[in-house]
Amino acid sequence: MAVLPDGGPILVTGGNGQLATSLARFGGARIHRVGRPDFDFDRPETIETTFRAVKPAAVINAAAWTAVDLAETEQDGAARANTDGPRRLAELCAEAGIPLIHVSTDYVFDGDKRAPYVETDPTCPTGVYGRTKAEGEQAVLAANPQTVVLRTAWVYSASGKNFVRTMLGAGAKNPTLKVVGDQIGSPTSSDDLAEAILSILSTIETGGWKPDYAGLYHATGSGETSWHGLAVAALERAAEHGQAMPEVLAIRTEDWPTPARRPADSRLDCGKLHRVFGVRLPDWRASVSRTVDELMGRSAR
Ligand SMILES: NC(=O)C1=CN([C@@H]2O[C@H](COP(=O)(O)OP(=O)(O)OC[C@H]3O[C@@H](n4cnc5c(N)ncnc54)[C@H](OP(=O)(O)O)[C@@H]3O)[C@@H](O)[C@H]2O)C=CC1
Ligand SMILES: Cc1cn([C@H]2C[C@H](O)[C@@H](COP(=O)(O)OP(=O)(O)O[C@H]3O[C@@H](C)C(=O)[C@@H](O)[C@H]3O)O2)c(=O)[nH]c1=O
Repeated sequence: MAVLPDGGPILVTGGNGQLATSLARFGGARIHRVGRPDFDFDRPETIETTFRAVKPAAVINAAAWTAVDLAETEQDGAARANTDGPRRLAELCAEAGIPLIHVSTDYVFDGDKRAPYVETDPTCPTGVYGRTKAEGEQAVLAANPQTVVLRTAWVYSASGKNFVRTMLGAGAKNPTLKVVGDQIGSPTSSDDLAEAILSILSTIETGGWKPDYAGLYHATGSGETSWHGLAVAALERAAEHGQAMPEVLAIRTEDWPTPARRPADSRLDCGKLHRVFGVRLPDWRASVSRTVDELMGRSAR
């Protein structure tokens, strides 16, 4: 596990979310989490007030509008959280001369490449969430020269709202589940992503910022599966803890209509992250098992 060197506070936004919770779990005393209502991109004055009060040595932006379907009808709110707010945060980081680690998504791509995306591929989002996140990437990179943008995907953890927990809940109540089998990607443990971010920050702080660090990186769990594969893996692990195993039917995207179109193949090539920062996230399946063990252990107590 990466240990951060001594230093000032690391401001982590989105304080009640999955990633911020994982960062607090592994990051030690320097992690300073802020969340709504105190830090709210819908009230832009709270960005600066919080920043000046905390006087951070670095910022990790883990706040975002993550409700993919709701973003289709709440475009302004999604833009404030995913583009405008992050831009202001990056401007403050630039003024202070500190690094910003900003988190983005595989949904900046349409999924039609049919091979893992690399960082130089042009973005082509299919929905408002993906579009506002893509615009957020450009905004933070333009505003602060010391910015690392990490695109991750399919994030889950033992707390918060995520697909793995939804499947375990649904599987406990229903004998049959239907889950799309024709959308593939790379599930990412929020804990694994937090450890990767802390390792990157440790490298930056120990050796000092290098201009080559600035830019986009892909950072997902290793390996790939479909949403159906992820559901089955989580439910099979839960069954080892005594939860009834439902039948899980693989369906097609058109049989699960949603307001926002999801990418069919959003695999991300994570080679650059390894080349530049020496970081590779663990295999998705092992991390899903660990998370389900944590969840089931908790519900058994
Ligand atoms: N979850 C996923 O599957 C994926 C996430 N990502 C990205 O990873 C990052 C972290 O996501 P994750 O931890 O999973 O997300 P969560 O949804 O768990 O947490 C997001 C946090 O952002 C906060 N937030 C939402 N809107 C605002 C706003 N207007 N102002 C301030 N805070 C706000 C939420 O606050 P509150 O608790 O008050 O609602 C919440 O605490 C995000 O950038 C996301 O886009 C990328 C790929 C996949
Ligand atoms: C709940 C459920 C979903 N699905 C489908 C719908 C969708 O195509 C797919 C994923 O479901 P969700 O809507 O829960 O996941 P979604 O909100 O699309 O997840 C995304 O969140 C954002 C924040 C990201 O950045 C992405 O990387 C990705 O993790 O599974 C089923 O087929 N059966 C089900 O029972």
